[in-house]
Amino acid sequence: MYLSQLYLKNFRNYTEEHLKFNKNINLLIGSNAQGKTNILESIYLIGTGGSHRTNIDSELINWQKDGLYLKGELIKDNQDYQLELSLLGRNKEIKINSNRLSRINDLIGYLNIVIFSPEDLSLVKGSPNLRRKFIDLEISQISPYYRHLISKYGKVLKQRNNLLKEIRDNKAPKEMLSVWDQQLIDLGSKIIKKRLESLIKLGILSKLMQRKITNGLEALELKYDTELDLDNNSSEDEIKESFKLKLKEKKEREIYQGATTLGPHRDDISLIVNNIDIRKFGSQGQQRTAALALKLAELEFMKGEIGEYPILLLDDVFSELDISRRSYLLDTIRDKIQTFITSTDLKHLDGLKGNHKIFEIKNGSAIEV
Ligand SMILES: Nc1ncnc2c1ncn2[C@@H]1O[C@H](COP(=O)(O)OP(=O)(O)OP(=O)(O)O)[C@@H](O)[C@H]1O
Repeated sequence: MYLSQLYLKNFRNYTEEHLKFNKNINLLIGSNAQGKTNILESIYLIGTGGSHRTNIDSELINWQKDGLYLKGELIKDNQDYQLELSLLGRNKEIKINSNRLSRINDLIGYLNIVIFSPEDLSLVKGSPNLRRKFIDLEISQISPYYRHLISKYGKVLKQRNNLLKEIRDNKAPKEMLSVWDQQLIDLGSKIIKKRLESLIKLGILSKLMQRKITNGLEALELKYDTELDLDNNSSEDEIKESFKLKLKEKKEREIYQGATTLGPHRDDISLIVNNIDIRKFGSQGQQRTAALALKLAELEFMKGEIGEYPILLLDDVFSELDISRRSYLLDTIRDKIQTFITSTDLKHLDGLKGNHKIFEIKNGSAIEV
């Protein structure tokens, strides 16, 4: 799949821009704060319905205007799709081939995107939240059902936490917990099961990537890290059983803390290289290589699930990678994955060969050079 063109109106610092993209590599070159990431963000927005860097939609609208409009042309399986997104105040509307979608979720599955930004370089050493976000985003893009589960789980979690505080403050009886417990267990177990299934596939792929990047020196293993008694192959019923048991054990403590301390919102993924947990004990180089391996595995994972490579957005990561990792990355994407690369300097892209287009980004305008 690839995005052949994009029209932006009143998006961030762009007032009006029409871009025709290369099927392979598109370089967005410019100084800081000119609007390079804004282009990536607009692609992400039209693909997923949301931004990768803010939850506040109004931030995306040009400061001088009341609304924004994006139109993209997607070529997929030799078919043409016109994607449109408009945001007027808080009112978001998405159309595919002129048909308005009743739910934003219905956008999923058209334009799939993998984004790799400097934040992802901290995927391994950063907080568990980053790794949860990584796996959740990945599954959400191929499964609207998973996205629905995550959103429902978040609501149940909030309600349960409120109730725990009320019980602690003697404003509600303990018996009320059981309703929320059941929902937490049901939704949470489904989420964990989906994560385990994806992790098995992702584990095989990232192991392969890590081995290739390190010339066979490092074998990466992914393991689901949770307080529940389970392994990568546990069934949904086994997860439920363990969840129920542990939740019971923790009940008094959770009331005291006024917070739910067990469940997918607390879980993590451990990354083991040659028997060492590199989240804590890996060298910076090892951690970066593993982050790259995970991202490349994500591309292959999506290809496996949807039959086509997604679009890849590389936000300012080239300058952060050394020459060998850079050239490995370029070799991987060459001629098969449409990629958008932002950089302040073309010199980081020395190894680039083949088909590409360069856009010079300056103060909210993009000029093809
Ligand atoms: N809603 C908005 N309306 C108008 N301008 C905006 C809006 N939001 C951000 N900007 C402007 O967009 C610019 C930032 O663009 P962007 O994040 O794409 O930078 P960049 O070119 O990727 O820079 P860097 O290399 O530093 O990451 C800033 O000048 C900022 O003031």
